[in-house]
Amino acid sequence: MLRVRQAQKIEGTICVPGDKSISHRAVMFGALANGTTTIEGFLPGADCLSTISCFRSMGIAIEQQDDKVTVQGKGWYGLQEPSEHLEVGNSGTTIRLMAGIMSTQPFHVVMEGDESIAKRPMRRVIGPLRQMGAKIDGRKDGEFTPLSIRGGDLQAITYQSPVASAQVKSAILLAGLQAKGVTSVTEPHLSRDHTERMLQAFGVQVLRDGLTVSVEGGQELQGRAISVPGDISSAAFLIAAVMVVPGSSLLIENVGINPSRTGIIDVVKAMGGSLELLNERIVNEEPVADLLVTHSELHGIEIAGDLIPRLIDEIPVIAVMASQAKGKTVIRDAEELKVKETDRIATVVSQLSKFGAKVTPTDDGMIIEGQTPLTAATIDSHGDHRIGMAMAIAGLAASGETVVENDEAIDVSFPGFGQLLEKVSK
Ligand SMILES: O=C(O)C1=C[C@@H](OP(=O)(O)O)[C@@H](O)[C@H](O)C1
Ligand SMILES: C=C(OP(=O)(O)O)C(=O)O
Repeated sequence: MLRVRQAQKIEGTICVPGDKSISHRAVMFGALANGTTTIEGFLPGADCLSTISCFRSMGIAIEQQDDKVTVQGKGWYGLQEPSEHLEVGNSGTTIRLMAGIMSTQPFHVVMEGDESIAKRPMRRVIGPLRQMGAKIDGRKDGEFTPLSIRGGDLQAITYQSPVASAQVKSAILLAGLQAKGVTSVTEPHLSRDHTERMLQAFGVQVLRDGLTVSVEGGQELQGRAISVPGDISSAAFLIAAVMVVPGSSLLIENVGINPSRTGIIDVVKAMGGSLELLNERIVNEEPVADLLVTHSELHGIEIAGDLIPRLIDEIPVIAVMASQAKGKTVIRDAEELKVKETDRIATVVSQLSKFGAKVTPTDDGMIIEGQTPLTAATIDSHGDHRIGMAMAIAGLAASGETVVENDEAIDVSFPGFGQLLEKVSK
């Protein structure tokens, strides 16, 4: 159980753990590349450890010590048929990106995960991969896990994705790397583009034309050194902590500021928050900076459209900030929240309301009334890391002691969250 007391002030200079999206991709691409890949700044969270364990089951030697990883890649076809099911735990990124990779392999695998994964939609990736020629099945005609995949002999496709999802886009592009012809994916809004950037870092040619990305089949990856920046989605909890506790300030060093992920920075600034980017630089095709965040009085705004995929995982903690801002915040076009680790519209509403916040669910988002005094509560993460952390941040602004039950879920993306929060809380 995580206990959080109302904070007088949040202060310090900190780093957050490595980016989850980039860490997954570094292991996957390293396993498929020719030669050794070394990773520093890797996120040793449960989700990325699931990715490592899946590739170890297919005969790839991977050493991992905290945030340092070495992957001995054996080339795209160096993977062996696993003798057991591949366990993805709680990780949507692992199962969906690997569905694309497994579709290229001339063997059979079964992939499954925890209770939450069993409820998440898979046809969004299985559909296009079947069109390319992979044989894939799962419960309810491939909508749910376990997924059974027999790959090989793929044809390129031109795919118009109905959702802005980096997991869908990445699965198709990865399969496309071993399909005959040029595979392209067009999405309705730009989703995070770490796959495109990192494939280029591994020597692959990737073409972008507006919202369309294409790769030609038959390209090989070359192992390399990857340095993973801090995860902006994890930094978001600390940014919100500063904004809900008057008199606070934090310097958060070495955070990834890829424009497809910086919706949280745009929203904090639009709400009137003070957030400065210092020491901007590029590391392995990814922009990085230090963030200087200073408490400011916030006001409510509307969050919708193109902005949504750029901050989708941050919406639970944005709702917490909005409950303390002046006026109303309206979040629209965010129906994707319903198919994350939990239905995040429902869990934000049920858990944040326990503090006395006024949050109303809508079909595609929520409406949050601002300047609501919060009272400590006992909340349940429902096994969702982002809900557990968002509610801990609400606890910093609530009178009394908040208890977060099922807090072990936080290890999925932010090991050490509780200790870090204690360190910066005065
Ligand atoms: O590709 C990725 O690394 C991710 C993509 C997003 O999911 P969708 O592709 O389902 O939007 C995001 O919510 C998830 O945390 C990580
Ligand atoms: C949705 C998330 O991750 P995934 O889809 O990889 O489970 C998340 O980290 O908030």
